[in-house]
Amino acid sequence: MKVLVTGGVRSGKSRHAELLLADASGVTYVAAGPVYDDADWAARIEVHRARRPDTWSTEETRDVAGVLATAAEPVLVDCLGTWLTGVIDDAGLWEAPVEQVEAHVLGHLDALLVALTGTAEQVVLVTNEVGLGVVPEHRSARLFRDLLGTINQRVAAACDEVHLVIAGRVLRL
Ligand SMILES: Nc1nc2c(ncn2[C@@H]2O[C@H](COP(=O)(O)OP(=O)(O)OP(=O)(O)O)[C@@H](O)[C@H]2O)c(=O)[nH]1
Repeated sequence: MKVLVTGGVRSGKSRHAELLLADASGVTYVAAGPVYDDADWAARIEVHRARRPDTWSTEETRDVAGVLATAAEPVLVDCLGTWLTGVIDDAGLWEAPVEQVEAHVLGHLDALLVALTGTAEQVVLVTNEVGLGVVPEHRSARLFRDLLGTINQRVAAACDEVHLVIAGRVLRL
């Protein structure tokens, strides 16, 4: 079973994703985003780490495709939004032409989708629901939300279920 969990900031989506795998004896938790050198971010991460069972292992990596390709237990990917940020950061592409960024990101997405459809393991992926407000002033924000929308549609198409979390409530789409 493959599930995409989407929702806004602090909607409870990560917690819901974790609960979906609560019965698994071991889980590989993939923290796919950049590591920021700031105290607030460190405190957020610590909350997540403290609530994960001891039987879960953590992989801080952008290589979600690689983890899925070799997975021998259920995998939780948290989250595709920070993964996208990291993929663009790593390639230094925030100022590049849109077509170039898109081609780069979609190449990484294709690899992720091949691995996702290829694994027999249970996979839960967390993403962010963005873009419900006004068009952002900054180019990077517009780029991010456009690309994340595309990523969400494609990953959703490769999943068995999509769950939208709002205010801690779960809507199965
Ligand atoms: N590097 C790293 N990141 C982690 C780890 N555990 C969790 N994270 C990241 O923490 C982020 C989630 O942070 P939160 O601020 O709680 O998310 P939120 O959107 O406010 O809240 P929810 O809706 O509950 O998910 C995700 O991007 C995770 O990848 C870890 O062990 N290492």
